Amino acid sequence: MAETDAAPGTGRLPGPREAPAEVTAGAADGAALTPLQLMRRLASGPRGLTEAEADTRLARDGENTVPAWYTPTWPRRFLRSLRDPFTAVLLCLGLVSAAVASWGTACVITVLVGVSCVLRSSGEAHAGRAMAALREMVATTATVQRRPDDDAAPRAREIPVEELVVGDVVRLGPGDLVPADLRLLRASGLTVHQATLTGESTPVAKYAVDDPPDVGDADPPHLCFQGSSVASGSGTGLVVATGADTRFAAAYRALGRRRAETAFDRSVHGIAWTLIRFMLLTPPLVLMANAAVRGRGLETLPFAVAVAVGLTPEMLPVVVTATLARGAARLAATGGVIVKRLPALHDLGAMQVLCLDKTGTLTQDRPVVERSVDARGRPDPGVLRWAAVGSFWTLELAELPAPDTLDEAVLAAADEAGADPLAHDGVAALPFDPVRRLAAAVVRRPGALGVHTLVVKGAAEDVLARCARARSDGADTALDDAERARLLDTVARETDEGLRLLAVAVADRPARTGEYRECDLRGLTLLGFVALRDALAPTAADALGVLARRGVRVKILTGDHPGTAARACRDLGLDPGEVLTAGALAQLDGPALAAAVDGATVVARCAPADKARIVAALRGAGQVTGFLGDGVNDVPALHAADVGITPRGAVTVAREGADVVLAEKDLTAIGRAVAAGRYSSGSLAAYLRITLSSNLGNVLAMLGAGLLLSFLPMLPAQVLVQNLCFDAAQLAFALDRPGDGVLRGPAALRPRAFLRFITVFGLINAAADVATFAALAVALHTAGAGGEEVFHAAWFTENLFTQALVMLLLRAGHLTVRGRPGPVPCAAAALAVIGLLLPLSPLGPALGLAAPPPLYYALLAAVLALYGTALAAARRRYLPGTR
Ligand SMILES: Nc1ncnc2c1ncn2[C@@H]1O[C@H](COP(=O)(O)OP(=O)(O)OP(=O)(O)O)[C@@H](O)[C@H]1O
Repeated sequence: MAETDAAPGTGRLPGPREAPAEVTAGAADGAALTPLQLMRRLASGPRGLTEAEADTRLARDGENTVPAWYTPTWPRRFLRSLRDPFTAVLLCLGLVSAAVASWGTACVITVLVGVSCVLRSSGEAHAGRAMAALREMVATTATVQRRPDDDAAPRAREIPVEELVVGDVVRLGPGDLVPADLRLLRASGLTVHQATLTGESTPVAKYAVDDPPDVGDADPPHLCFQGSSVASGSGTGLVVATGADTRFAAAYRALGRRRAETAFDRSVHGIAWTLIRFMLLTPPLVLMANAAVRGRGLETLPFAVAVAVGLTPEMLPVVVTATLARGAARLAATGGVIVKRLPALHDLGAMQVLCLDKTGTLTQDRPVVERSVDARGRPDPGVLRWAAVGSFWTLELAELPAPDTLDEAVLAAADEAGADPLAHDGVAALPFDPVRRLAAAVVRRPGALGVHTLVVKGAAEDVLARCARARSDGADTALDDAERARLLDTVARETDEGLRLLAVAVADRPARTGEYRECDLRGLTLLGFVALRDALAPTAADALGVLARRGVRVKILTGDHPGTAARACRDLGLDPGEVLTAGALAQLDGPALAAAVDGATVVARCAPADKARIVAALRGAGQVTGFLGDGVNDVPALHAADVGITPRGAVTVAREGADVVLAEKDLTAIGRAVAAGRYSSGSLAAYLRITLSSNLGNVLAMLGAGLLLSFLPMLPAQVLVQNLCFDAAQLAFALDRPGDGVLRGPAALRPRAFLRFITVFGLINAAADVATFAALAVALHTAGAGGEEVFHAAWFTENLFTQALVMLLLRAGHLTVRGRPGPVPCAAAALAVIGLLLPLSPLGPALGLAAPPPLYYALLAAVLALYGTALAAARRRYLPGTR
């Protein structure tokens, strides 16, 4: 039998050993086959592939790379940097210059564009490599069933998702990412989120079928697609497409992946777009003003273009990428925090509200059973025994890749008490689901022929709502509303002690062969409660203290009982205030929901969608919101937040969806991450403040001088060379570290506040320029010298000096690093030296510059002293306490 070769690197379904070469298919092509036909076609079986066969297929088909991980090639990266809006505007200005045959301006603009694109794409390549290395530390794995050789029994083991091949048998559990396109062979209560593919926000049920229904290409229930994630239940599936052949890859290629706008987009992009509008307006304004006042025509165009270029912070993308990449690398090395998406570092610094789940974040998620009691509150080991039967068979029949900690705790306690869940036979299971908040197993009791017993355990409210009776001392009594309320009060009292309570109920049903569903879980008999204690995380209290000092408000959004959550808060020194429940907020949305949770610290009994709704409402109300969680129930909220944070041990889908991964499950790492974010944002803010205010000042002065003088205040080439010097100096901000003042509060870069700031400082800068003109007039008059070249040189020198002063005075923090001058003071000094020497050097005449008289330098020193004093005063008013 000849084996069909698939195209290398595609991961397409290989043809069947006995099938002709053209029988290759993606997930949908095999959808109409029965599982057996499909397995035969894929030369696989229910026991999975052998390791050797899997290696052969991997070498032939290539890796199963998820589209989001593709690294762009150099040319693609370069082209992408050309698409940057600043670059696009510069290119347009270059074209305009070329059209009016202003070749000098066009050449300088081309150099500017080339340099910024090379710097940006190499910066991105560097950041991309660093990010890939960081991502590797949190590599995504899949549980695959393979055999060492043909005769050996299959073994389940974790492998990197990239190593999956067509024909592999994969196990899925809650929180797993579907690692490739799969055909389900078995499933138990399986539901998947496939919003990335279909946009549907609620989980969709998936199950195995022998005879596939004819649903066309829509959404076959027996296929799970890469990019979706398991919301609840478990399953086993056969890989039918990997890598570029998955449906996700096709959708990704067609649409690209768009994420909701985050705080970074709102601030940095907001500022960038405002500037671009200014830049586009500048040339026509200059032309019109010169035509109206001086009667000049199109000959002013190169000057107008140069003024617009002068306003452009071309290095913005380069400085942003380099600053964030440096901050992220340092945070990974020293803070144990991996930033997977660079802008998330800015968002960490800007975070105003951090929403947390409770279990595993404030607590250790190592619950221990403290007692088990009957419905009357009397000790009853029988309740624990039934809970253990439920836990054992749910885990066993659902083939969950990772057991639940509550189930493990119940099994450990029952084992210690000598209970044996294996005395019962398991029939079916409905695994735990954070929306239902309960789990169920169906078992056969020893000696009870023709009877199936349903064992249900879960949150007290949800189990009690399904109970018709309560058992005490072997006798069943009807459960009315008053008794239910009494039981819930008892539960609330127990949770006040910090305990987590699981209600346990059973029901006998006539044995049947059909599937069990959620609707079967009614008319149960409550047996009692198992109380568990989950110790607090040792570092949580300190970490919450640090966050409070840094001005980050913390909110707990938990699936747990309000009492347990409130007690945990109190024990950690956090005032829980009025504890809300998600049920009470169900009718609220948007601003009303944000207002309701604004004053609260705890919202309990949250389903996954509630957590996401609350996070989205806070964001919608203008709060930069982070979310930290590690469970399946946290995934929608991780996506909804400006910055999603998860510990490294979190379920796969949480780790994959998060922007920031904590190497250890330690809340103190958040404090370090927030600090790193604020240092990076501080550097960016300083860069923007300085660049934009001096650019604006120069442009205003140039416009005014252009109208007052009979000649151009600066030649286009001079404007551009000066701009090149500024750009090079400003790269120093990527290496800078601002002072600790930035740690005091959230550091969002708000476009409006920025524009106000740069207008004030731009005007001060323009005033310094006007003072320089006056000084120059005095100097020239005294020296009896004159000429355009001298004017240009004098202004060139002044501009570089004022820029150097602004860099020193509008930046926060120490000027030295370990006793040596920091990068920004060095760059400022270099600017001053160039400003002083270039007009005097042989390059001066080539650029149309001639040395000003010595008196000018003395007067310039006085202007600079006044300028420095004005800057320092304005700084005290607009940047209080930043030193
Ligand atoms: N394996 C399980 N079997 C039965 N019931 C469970 C199981 N795990 C959790 N529960 C119940 O469901 C409730 C909600 O669980 P969920 O996992 O949504 O949140 P949580 O772990 O309590 O809190 P957090 O949202 O802070 O992580 C729990 O308080 C518990 O009562």
